[in-house]
Amino acid sequence: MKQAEPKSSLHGKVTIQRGDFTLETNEFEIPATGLTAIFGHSGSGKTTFLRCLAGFEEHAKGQIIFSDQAWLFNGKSMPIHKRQLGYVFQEASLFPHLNVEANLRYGLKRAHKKSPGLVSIEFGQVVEWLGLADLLIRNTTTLSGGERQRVAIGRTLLSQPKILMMDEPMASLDLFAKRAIMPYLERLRDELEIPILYITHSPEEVERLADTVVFMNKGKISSIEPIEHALNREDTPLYQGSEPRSVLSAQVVEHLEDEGLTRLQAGEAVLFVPASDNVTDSEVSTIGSHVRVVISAKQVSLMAEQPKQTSMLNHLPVKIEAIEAHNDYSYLIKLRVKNEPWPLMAQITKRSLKTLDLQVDQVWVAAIKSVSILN
Ligand SMILES: Nc1ncnc2c1ncn2[C@@H]1O[C@H](COP(=O)(O)OP(=O)(O)OP(=O)(O)O)[C@@H](O)[C@H]1O
Repeated sequence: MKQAEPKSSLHGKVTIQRGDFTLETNEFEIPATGLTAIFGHSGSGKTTFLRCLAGFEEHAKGQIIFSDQAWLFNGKSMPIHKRQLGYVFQEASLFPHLNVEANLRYGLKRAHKKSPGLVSIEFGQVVEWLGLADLLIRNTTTLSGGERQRVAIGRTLLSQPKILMMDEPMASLDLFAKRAIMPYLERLRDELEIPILYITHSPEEVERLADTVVFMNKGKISSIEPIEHALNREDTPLYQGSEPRSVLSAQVVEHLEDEGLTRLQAGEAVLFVPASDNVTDSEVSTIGSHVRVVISAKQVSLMAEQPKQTSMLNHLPVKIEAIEAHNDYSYLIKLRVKNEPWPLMAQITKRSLKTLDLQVDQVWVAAIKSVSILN
């Protein structure tokens, strides 16, 4: 009989009891590419789940398979050092007696010892991706929290893991340090060829970093979804209690310097955003780069036809896909721009719904008052 092809993913099923808390996942499958965020409230079991995956929990039961390696199978657990994973903790622990460069090279030395000739993540690359060139000769005790975390990530990467696991690496950083480290994490997501698992309870980090989201709730995995779906479904756990909005991917196409605008292309839709917010952000300023765009449902209104004269820059032909009550006075209208995979949400007053006689399948023009880039 033909053997089933090994799946290139991290998959399985895991259970563990810790005091009163039970982690019990159903069958899960996490893609072996891109960044997967593990999202859930405090106490939902994110850290316990990741620790089970890594092999830190010796009482974990079930099955964990990574690509073609059985990490946990038939009651046998593969030792952590054989799993070839990199784990970054909330607080970076660096060697205080070594400077930054020596800390980084420590990871590389270990990898060389284990499998000489199999180094695919190189010192120079890591230094560039994480912006460490100016820190190399610094003593680690003089580093800020964000710098320490960048060095810790770099050292972990240089140990040549096949998968990188990060448990809220920004948890102990203040808001400014978080903002400063974000572009480095985006760079890793884009440059690394290994999958990244990343715990967070911040919707902003999920928006900016994730390709896939694992939602956790009360010790269970409630779903695993591609980011576009997780961001746009109406009952997404990401924005419980916040304002409805649409999030979509777009490409930077042109900078209209005279007009202070940047033109973006989201599938067939063209969108203009003010350039002033973006000029310092290298990703946004690079033509061809991909950005995530957020449009608040309150910023979208409907017009019967393309306006001939308007100060609004963005208007797109749309079809009404669904109409549902949002609260006592307003409705949420789900709109579709041609065959784009993302819905555009508009929040319309009850009065407008009635006066415009809005119905499913009608074609309208969505006028968007403001569009912003998440990066
Ligand atoms: N060693 C332990 N003994 C008993 N209970 C534990 C132990 N470690 C964790 N727990 C409990 O397990 C539950 C899940 O904890 P876990 O750290 O996995 O959650 P989390 O989603 O990562 O939370 P946070 O976002 O706050 O880090 C919590 O109720 C916690 O109190």
